Order: sequence, then structure tokens, then C-alpha cells
Amino acid sequence: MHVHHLLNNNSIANKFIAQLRDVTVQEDRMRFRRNIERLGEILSYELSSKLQYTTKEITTPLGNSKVELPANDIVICSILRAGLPLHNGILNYFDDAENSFISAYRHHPNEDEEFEIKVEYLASPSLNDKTLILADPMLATGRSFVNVMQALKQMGTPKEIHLVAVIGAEEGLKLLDEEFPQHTHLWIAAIDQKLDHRGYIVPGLGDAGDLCFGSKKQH
Ligand SMILES: O=P(O)(O)OC[C@H]1O[C@H](OP(=O)(O)OP(=O)(O)O)[C@H](O)[C@@H]1O
Ligand SMILES: O=c1cc[nH]c(=O)[nH]1
Ligand SMILES: [Mg+2]
Repeated sequence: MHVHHLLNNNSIANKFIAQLRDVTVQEDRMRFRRNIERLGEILSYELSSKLQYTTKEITTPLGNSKVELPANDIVICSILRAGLPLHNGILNYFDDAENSFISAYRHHPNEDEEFEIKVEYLASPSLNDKTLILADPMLATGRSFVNVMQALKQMGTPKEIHLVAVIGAEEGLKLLDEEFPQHTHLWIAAIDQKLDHRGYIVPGLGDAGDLCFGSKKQH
């Protein structure tokens, strides 16, 4: 897997990450969602450097101009819930892409810290020969990305896969490296060292889904 780590170079993205992590700024849910969306836009811009381009001639009012335009058939797939604002950011740039939605959540069958990932909802076009952009802001254990990719197999085989995340833990990156095809790209803003006993990224930012949309009742 090719890892592209945005915070390796300083940019305005540092500020958006800082605000996402900051407990006082997190009280503003609209800003939290918008910062995830902004990072989706930035990561899309970065990702666009790896697309295939074809030459097109454009007519301006004063003449003709040759431009190189992306030629990929893109499908953006985001993992509900926290993937929604990231999806919007990516779609803002790849505005003519097709779209998939899939759900994944942590189900705790007992009172303890063990959990399984439940994938229940899937709406997707065919992925055969497409450029799949799979988006989820949090990459903790990596099990959501892996289980979701397993469920997406019934929709066909993409030509290439780009994973987009905002904050990841080393452990999650390692699992993706083992489970995804070698040519997969991971576009990620920040990489943190560890997970806590509940599988939360430390320092991370907390529960991204709850911070976007409010807490949910366990069932
Ligand atoms: O790498 P993993 O260990 O699988 O953890 C990451 C997953 O956890 C979060 O979802 P969550 O289950 O909290 O669902 P939500 O988006 O509905 O809050 C997050 O949005 C990822 O999907
Ligand atoms: O740190 C984490 C881990 C999983 N899901 C989140 O939202 N945050
Ligand atoms: Mg959550």
C-alpha cells in the first residue's frame, strides 16, 4: 500500500486537524463537519495527482486551449455515519463521480470491550473497472475498512482503490497494508501512535460520528 501522509508537509490542513482535535472547538458540530469536509477536499486534490489524464481541446471566447482532464470513472464510497461529511468534501471536487454508501458500526455483544463490526446497508453502482475512493475519517483498528471492502466485492472489482481517512493509528495502517491489494493508495491527514483499550485512537479526536451528528443509543 502506498501511504500519502498529508501532515508530512506543513499546510493550512494543520489548522483544520487542530480544530478537529480541540475539545473546545468540537462543541461546534457544524465546524467539526465542515473541517472534515475541507480535509476531504484537500485529500481529493492530492489524490487527483495519481489519476489518469487525457487531452481535451476547450474553446474559449478567444481561441482554443488544450487541457489535461481526469479520465477515471470514479465511485466515491463512504462509510456511514462519520463518512458523510468526508464524502461531501470529496464529491465537491469529483462532482461527476458515482456514489456508494455503506454502513459499518461497532456492535458490543457483551458488556466488555470486545466488539464486532456490523455491515448492514449497501447502495452502490457496479465497481467493475472503476476507480474506487473509499472514505472514512477514522482508521482505528482498520476493521471497518477491511469488512466494508469485503462486502463491496459483490459489486465488482475496481481497477484501482484509493482509501481516504483523516486520522489513523499505526495498527490500522498495518492491517490495511496486509489486507488491501499492493497498489492501493491511502490518503491520510494525520497518523497517531496508538489505540486505547476501547479501540479509540490516542490522542485522536474522540468519536467522529458522535461529534458530527450527536450520540447514539447502543442496541
Ligand atoms: O478502524 P475501526 O476500528 O473499524 O474504527 C473506525 C470506525 O469507527 C467509527 O465508526 P463507528 O463505529 O463509531 O460508527 P459511527 O460512524 O456511526 O459513529 C469510524 O467512523 C470508523 O468507521
Ligand atoms: O478513535 C476513534 C476510533 C473509532 N471511531 C472513532 O470515531 N474514533
Ligand atoms: Mg462512532
